Amino acid sequence: MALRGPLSRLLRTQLGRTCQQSRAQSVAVLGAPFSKGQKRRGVEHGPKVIRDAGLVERLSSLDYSVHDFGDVSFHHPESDEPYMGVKFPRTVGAANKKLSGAVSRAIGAGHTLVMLGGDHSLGIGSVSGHAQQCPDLCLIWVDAHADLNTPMTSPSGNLHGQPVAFMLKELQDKMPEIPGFSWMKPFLTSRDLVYIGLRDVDPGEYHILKNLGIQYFTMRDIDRLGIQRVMEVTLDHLLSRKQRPIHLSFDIDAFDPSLAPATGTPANGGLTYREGIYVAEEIHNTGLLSVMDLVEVNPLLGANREAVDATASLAVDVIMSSLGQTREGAHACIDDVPSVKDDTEQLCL
Ligand SMILES: NC(=[NH2+])NCCC[C@H](N)C(=O)O
Ligand SMILES: [Mn+2]
Ligand SMILES: [Mn+2]
Repeated sequence: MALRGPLSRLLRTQLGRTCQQSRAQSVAVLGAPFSKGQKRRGVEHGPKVIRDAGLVERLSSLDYSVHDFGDVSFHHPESDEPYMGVKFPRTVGAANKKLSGAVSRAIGAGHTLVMLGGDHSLGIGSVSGHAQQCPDLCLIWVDAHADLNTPMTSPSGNLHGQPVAFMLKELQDKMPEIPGFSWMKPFLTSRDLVYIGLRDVDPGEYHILKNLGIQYFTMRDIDRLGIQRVMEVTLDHLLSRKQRPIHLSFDIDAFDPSLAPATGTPANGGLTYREGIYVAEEIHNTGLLSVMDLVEVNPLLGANREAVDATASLAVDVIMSSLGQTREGAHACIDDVPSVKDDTEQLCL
């Protein structure tokens, strides 16, 4: 069991930074308005509704210098026939190639990056761009789904259900060459990945999870162990051998649909608000968060305005907690509490 608490945090932040040196004070926001990894239109408006929910203002209140890099602009090839059942392979491949370059540049420039999706196929570009700069990164995938299908196991052909399969070295011989993806090679080892929140896993995915011995926590595991223990095991698994940058890929459908209704593939029995926020807080407390994705917010799928607003503001809350907002306050420092005397003096003026 690794050290926990303030001392280990100090050691991690002071000694363990490889890719993190100057990053702490500067956060970059990058929108990725993209939806071709799945079939429901509207998820391309995710970046807009998350920004409209006040993301940049709230990040600035945490004392970061915030750089909003705007949205990546994606070009859609005219014809893009399915390949081995995989839908829009060239479109998704090209979008991820572009995103990968943008993520790599932002990390190279020393920012902590928040990537706003878009659907979860964007994980391919985001994590691979991060890995170009930080080859020793580890990945925490918070999601109702494992997104681990290969083109051959996918029940839907949607690439948002497959991004992790493109990343894993161990699956190289199970992955056909998909048009649009020749720019990338798998770069992640299965022991550098942990899933949290799973509850809708396809048979092929389950086989891969077991076969590769991937560390994962289903909602049942969270019920059994509690979220505190889940985070302790997660961070031990990823960080006890060496401290390295964390990539957090957060699919809003990890939350219960009652909290995050505006999403394309909701699954009942998800994270509570407090569990999701706790996950984010614990990741922040490592001092190692380097990139986070917030994906699958689809404003066209909320039943009404309130449902969309609730989903977007939950997304902002998760990002804020991942970047240091605490539930005990104290992120903005004040020197002293104004005294009654000062107040009266002011009143007298
Ligand atoms: N990123 C997501 N919401 N993924 C949902 C994936 C659903 C299903 N497992 C599939 O492969 O199609
Ligand atoms: Mn997902
Ligand atoms: Mn999902």
